[in-house]
This record gives sequence, C-alpha cells and structure tokens, in this order.
Amino acid sequence: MNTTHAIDPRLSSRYTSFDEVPVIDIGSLVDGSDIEKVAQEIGRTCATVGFFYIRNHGVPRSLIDAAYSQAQAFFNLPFEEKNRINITNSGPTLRGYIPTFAENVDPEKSRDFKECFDLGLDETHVAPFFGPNLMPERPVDFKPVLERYHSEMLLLARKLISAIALSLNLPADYFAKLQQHPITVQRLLHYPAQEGEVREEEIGIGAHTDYGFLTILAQDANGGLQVQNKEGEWISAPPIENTFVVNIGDLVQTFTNDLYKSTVHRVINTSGQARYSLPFFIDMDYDAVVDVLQNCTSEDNPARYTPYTSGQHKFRRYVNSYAHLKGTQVA
Ligand SMILES: O=C(O)CCC(=O)C(=O)O
Ligand SMILES: [Fe+2]
Repeated sequence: MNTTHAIDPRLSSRYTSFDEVPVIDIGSLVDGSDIEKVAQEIGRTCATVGFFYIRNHGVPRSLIDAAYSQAQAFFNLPFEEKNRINITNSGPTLRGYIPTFAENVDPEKSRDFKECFDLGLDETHVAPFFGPNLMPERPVDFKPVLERYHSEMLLLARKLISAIALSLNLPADYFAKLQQHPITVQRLLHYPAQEGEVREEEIGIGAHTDYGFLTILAQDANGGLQVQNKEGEWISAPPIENTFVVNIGDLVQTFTNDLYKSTVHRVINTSGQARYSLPFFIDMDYDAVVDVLQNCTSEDNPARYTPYTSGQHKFRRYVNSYAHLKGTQVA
C-alpha cells in the first residue's frame, strides 16, 4: 500500500505487531476436530481485542473473488442506474443501494465517503429488515453470486457463534435458539479513492461499533481499517491474505455485561485507490430479547443493561445514521 498524500494528523494510526489484532486458526472449529480449543482462543480475544482474523475458514477463494468482481461491476454502473434501487425505495426492508454520504455512522464528527449495497437472504419472512431485495438488472450474475456468498457467510457465522457460546460455558446452540430467522445483511462497500489531504470530517467510515452480534469482513489489499484499543489508540488491521476479519457487535457486549467488547473501528482510505470490502452482519431474530447473561453477573458486577430487542437496537442505530430515517419515531 502506498500512502500517496498527506494525512490529517488526527487520523494517524500506530502499526503494531499482528498480535494486537490476533490471527486465529479456526480449522479445527470448521472441521469439528477441536472445537473447544478454538472456542477458548476466540473467548480470550473477544475479552481483550473484540477483533480477530480467522485463517482456515473453509470459504473457497474463487467465491470470494467472484463476490468482489460483482461488487466492482455494480459500483462501476452509472449513478442513475444504481440509484433506481436506492434503499429509500425499500420501505421497512432497508435493503438496496446507499449512495455516498447517505449513511454516516459518526454523524457528529465525519461524513462517510463510501457507497454500499445491502442484501438479505430471507425474502419471505415478515418483519422489518426482511422482505424482497432490491436487485440491480446488471451485472447478470450479481444475485446468484452474492446470495451464495451470503449463504456461506451465514454458515461460517453459525460456527463462530457456537464457539462464542461454548467460550461462555453455555450450550453450543444457546444463541442459535435466538437466531432462527436472524436479521442478516450482506453488504458490499466501495470507498472511492480520496484525493488530496484526507481530513477527519470526511473519511471512509466514521468511528463506530457494529450494531449486531457478529461481523465477518473480507477486505481488499488496500488497507485502511483501524481498530481502537483500550488506551484509545488506533491500531491498523491491515489486509492479511486468506483471512477474514471478525468482530463482535453490541449485542454480544450486552449479553456478556461488557466482558466481550464491541470495539470501535473506522476506515480511512489513504491508498489512493478505490477500496472494496464485503462485510457480513448477523443479529438475532427481530423480536429476540437481548439481556445480560446470568453467568456474566455477580453481586459485585450487576447487570449494566436493561433488556431490549435485537430489532429495536438495530433500528435505533439506523435512525441515527441514515439521512432518510432522521427523526423517525423509535419504539
Ligand atoms: O470496510 C471495512 O473494512 C469495515 C466496514 C465496517 O466497519 C462496517 O461496514 O461496519
Ligand atoms: Fe463496522
């Protein structure tokens, strides 16, 4: 990665050894040979970093490459064509195309210089965040390739989630029971090349935590993802071949009474190139209640959260970040 131009000093990150965002080999979780070992490692990392790379995840390289190709072909379409499937036309489904600056995850501080496309799998289930996708007419293989990619992500997420349950001394299917029809979003992201000095007021994606349970991210070779550590320092999470970046979201932090961290992160694309990434998000069922786990409380450490539903939390966070939802009443 070449840093081709000056960067606002407030945006600098400290490159540290990969140990800071650890790499976990999940081969024995994927093939079932030593689930417990991987679960313990994931648990330790969730309690310290909240972010980790996974290696030996079993997702074919050819499928990941195909998903990137479809994303690039889609974002290369004329704006008017993409804008026909704008998320604002999707009603409560909240799927489709999101132009630059239409979603700002840290709106007080920065505008997000990114465009997105969101799709889901469950097109018949009836609840907000579910329903028909808004699919583009081109590229022709967009729908089948991305649905396949999304399905693979869901399978992988379920394995990781069972490991998270085991790491908390819960039955492997503890969370799965609250994820019969989970809200999922497969997002495609395009961060256009930023010209001139990159300033904090306008970066790829502003500082935020993820709203859901778990995120699995494929990032291209251009870098730019930064993760905030306990001291408030920004640590780079550079691309590593044949890995995904996994992070836990707000729902896990609530379930675990802050034991596991929903870590703040952002993207600053100083590569001088267009950057693409493919984050997959999984929450719980829309109506599932997110409440502090009993085994994460004690007399000295009472519950720090009052229960809420998964859908309620996601919708609140959307209202804060989507221009077209500003001012919407939230239950
Ligand atoms: O593009 C990335 O590397 C991260 C994106 C992200 O944080 C998000 O979509 O929530
Ligand atoms: Fe994120």
